[in-house]
Amino acid sequence: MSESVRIALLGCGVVGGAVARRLSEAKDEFAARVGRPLEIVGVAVRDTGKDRSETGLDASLFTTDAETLVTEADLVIELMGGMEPAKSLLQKAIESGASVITANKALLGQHGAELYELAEEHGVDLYYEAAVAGAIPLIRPLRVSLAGDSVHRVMGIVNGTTNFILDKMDRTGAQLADVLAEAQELGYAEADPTADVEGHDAQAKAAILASLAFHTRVRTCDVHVEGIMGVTADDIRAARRIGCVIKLLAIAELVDKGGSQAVNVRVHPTLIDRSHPLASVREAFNAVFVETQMAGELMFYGPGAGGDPTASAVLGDVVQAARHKVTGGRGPGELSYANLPIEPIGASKTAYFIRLDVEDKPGVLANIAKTIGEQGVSIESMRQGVRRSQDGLATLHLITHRSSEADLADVVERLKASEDVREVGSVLRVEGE
Ligand SMILES: NC(=O)C1=CN([C@@H]2O[C@H](COP(=O)(O)OP(=O)(O)OC[C@H]3O[C@@H](n4cnc5c(N)ncnc54)[C@H](O)[C@@H]3O)[C@@H](O)[C@H]2O)C=CC1
Ligand SMILES: N[C@@H](CC=O)C(=O)O
Ligand code: NA
Repeated sequence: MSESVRIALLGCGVVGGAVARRLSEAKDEFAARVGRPLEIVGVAVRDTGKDRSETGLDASLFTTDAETLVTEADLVIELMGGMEPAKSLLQKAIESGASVITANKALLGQHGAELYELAEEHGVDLYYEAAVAGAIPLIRPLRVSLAGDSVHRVMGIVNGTTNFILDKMDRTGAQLADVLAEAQELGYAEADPTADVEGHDAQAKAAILASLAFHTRVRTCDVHVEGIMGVTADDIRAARRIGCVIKLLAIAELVDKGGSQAVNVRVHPTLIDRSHPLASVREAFNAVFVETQMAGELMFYGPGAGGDPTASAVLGDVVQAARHKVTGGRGPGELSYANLPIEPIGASKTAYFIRLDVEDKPGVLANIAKTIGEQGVSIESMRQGVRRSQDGLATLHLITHRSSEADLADVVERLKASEDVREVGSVLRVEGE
């Protein structure tokens, strides 16, 4: 290998720009930490004519020829996002002997196993700390620090954009669409922000976390997902009235199936009590609880999105992979030996919050309780919200005990068919009760 560690950067947007800037600003520190200088040999962009002087890099380094660039580097950092050409470029880089660093959870959630296999075959590193929970060290703790323990649950907020939106809606009563524009301006959202609000970004992250936690290949399509598009200002107000807040949670847990184990993994808007530590996670911050057999409960908290925070995680991986290039050694490969089945969502059990508009007349509460009870679902609490004398309706807020998704779906159908019920306003899962 040459005197320096040669680095190719693919993409120079929010995160790529921050990585480029830091690599050029802190050259001496990186050289001291790695033992050799880190040299950017090229940055693949779509348009070389754009002014990128703020990165501190010479304009001659920018190229549209990513294909050639990835064959000329010891380390390739992929920050373009999307499936293609990101996947082919990473494959080509690995086949050329480069270690690769990516923040691309969408790609990893779908094709992580293929990339791991190729990296193994070519003896190079595949690092992706920035792909889940931005700056927060979470991948490395799961891959390395907790390698002697057994994880049984991972639960948390892993999408900054939706947390920013839900938090703003909760604090100001704003509409989802208005707050989304702000999250985009701040550089939190994906290039296509529907990936955030429809939960697909968190879905891919949940797949990555579940794979690492349970040594099982979990792909994005294995993760049940519900986004926040259906969460209304009314839902947020109703949650507030009962002392709760709505968060988009990613939950991956081991479940006992009568002697054998399965993985349950899902992403959905969730009601949590305001006293729960996740309730106080504001703006684009992320927080993840990891529950293990020996360490007990660990909480990881910090900035989950944004240029500089995400670049911090990318650069941690860059230094680690560069050290391996200089002194030898490799990071951990994929471990999927447990190969557990994925539990279908219909079997997963949670408590539910149901908001209903009902006829405001005697006997209705008893009828509703009976309708729900007949389905084998029991009620934890039921309280009347607003009574509206003008249309003879009252709003009811119900919380059920844990029940299966399938039973709850039947309850909702029966409530909709009941002559006492005018509308089933919202049905949200409840955690941390
Ligand atoms: N923005 C954030 O807070 C975080 C982003 N990520 C991930 O980091 C990656 C990059 O995200 P951002 O920097 O936010 O996106 P971005 O959209 O700001 O930057 C991507 C850049 O790559 C360029 N690009 C796309 N395709 C290209 C191609 N074929 N050739 C050359 N350049 C190409 C685009 O022109 C753009 O400048 C994505 O995978 C994203 O999911 C991960 C964690 C946090
Ligand atoms: N769009 C993502 C960026 C980080 O992964 C988010 O909002 O969390
Ligand atoms: Na991280």
